[in-house]
Amino acid sequence: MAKPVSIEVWNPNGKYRVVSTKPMPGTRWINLLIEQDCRVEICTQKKTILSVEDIIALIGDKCDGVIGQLTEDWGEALFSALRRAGGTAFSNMAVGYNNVDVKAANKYGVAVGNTPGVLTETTAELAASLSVAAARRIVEADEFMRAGLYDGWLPHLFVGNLLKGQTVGVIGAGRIGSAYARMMVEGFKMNLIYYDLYQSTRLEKFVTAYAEFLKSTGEKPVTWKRAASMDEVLQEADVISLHPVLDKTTFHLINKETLSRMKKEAILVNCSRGPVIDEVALVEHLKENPMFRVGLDVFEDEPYMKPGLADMKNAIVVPHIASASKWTREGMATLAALNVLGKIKGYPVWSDPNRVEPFLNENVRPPAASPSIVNAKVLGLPVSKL
Ligand SMILES: NC(=O)C1=CN([C@@H]2O[C@H](COP(=O)(O)OP(=O)(O)OC[C@H]3O[C@@H](n4cnc5c(N)ncnc54)[C@H](O)[C@@H]3O)[C@@H](O)[C@H]2O)C=CC1
Ligand SMILES: O=C(O)C(=O)CO
Repeated sequence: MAKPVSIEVWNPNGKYRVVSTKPMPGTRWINLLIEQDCRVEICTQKKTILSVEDIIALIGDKCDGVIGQLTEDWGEALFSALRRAGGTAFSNMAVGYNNVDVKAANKYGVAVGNTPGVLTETTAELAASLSVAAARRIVEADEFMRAGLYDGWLPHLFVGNLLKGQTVGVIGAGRIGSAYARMMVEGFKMNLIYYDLYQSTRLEKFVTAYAEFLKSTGEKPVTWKRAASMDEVLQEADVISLHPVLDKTTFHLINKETLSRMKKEAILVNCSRGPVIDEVALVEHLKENPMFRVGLDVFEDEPYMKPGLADMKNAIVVPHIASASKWTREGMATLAALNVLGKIKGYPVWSDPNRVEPFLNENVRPPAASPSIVNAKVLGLPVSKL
């Protein structure tokens, strides 16, 4: 970033200097910081992805905490710079934190926050939208219409798949994966098969109860199964949605070999992280299997797509917007700001990062705690009793 860096400053006389590498939605997050004696500096530079050097310039000589974005590379260089500037708090404005080297943060005693919970339903809704859009070929049909090609109803025009009675497969049935599964099971009466390292008892109970309800009304009940291996999901499901974290175990989970085990007419949706799919292998698979469809919100080399992907009619691509609802994005900004504020003020860490609603109620003061600090244990931070 060529200096001078363009910055918007709020509460210039505040005691603590908090930097946000991007303008974030809403104003509540700014007000909450100002009320607690923070000077808030927001980088307004017209450059979408800031480099490490850009952020080092933003941190400067004195900085108590930084709110950053998932596009930034938070590792040794940034955490050491933050520590040199006296900072001990960082929060991603995201639930995923694969862009953060938590070990480096630990080394410099910097707390790392994330924003779980507030984006669960929003992200699941986009995954559900991509599933339906792919099944019913909505984007292809829209393009056809706008191109002036529609000249009357035809029995074969844009025939797609009926979801009802088919099987939805979820890989990574955590917060978002479970919310997506519930939407597809209840909304479309799909059967569920899921794979996760842990059992999702709540999800299983939900599907069981819904099946009982359907039975009581004389309808065919839905079913659920926890798969013993990912392969079972790949082989049995008609729609597969990916929701694991990105780490070494999930990098290229979907590759040439695993793609070949899926049904030829399956739908694959990815709203997790791009590198969970080997995108080059995916493009080849889409070319060879025109009835196979994908809905992608994330890409291996964001913001770029691998060659050929944009030309595939059987791919729907959107620019990482799964959490993009107003309520969610404002909530993410609030949680990220409160993570940083909590560490600066010496507040304890909230005991359950899955229960963040008390921080999001605009009509009451948020609890005096950091909503979600992923390295709280390693840093020995106190846990809130609330
Ligand atoms: N596209 C977007 O805008 C968004 C993407 N995300 C991504 O979604 C991810 C999941 O978010 P949450 O559901 O809140 O997290 P979560 O932690 O509740 O769920 C992740 C699940 O993945 C499972 N998992 C981990 N390794 C696995 C493996 N090898 N195989 C199968 N399952 C595995 C975990 O056991 C856990 O249940 C985030 O880490 C983030 O990368 C999240 C929000 C928005
Ligand atoms: O929160 C995340 O992990 C995202 O990808 C953006 O919402």
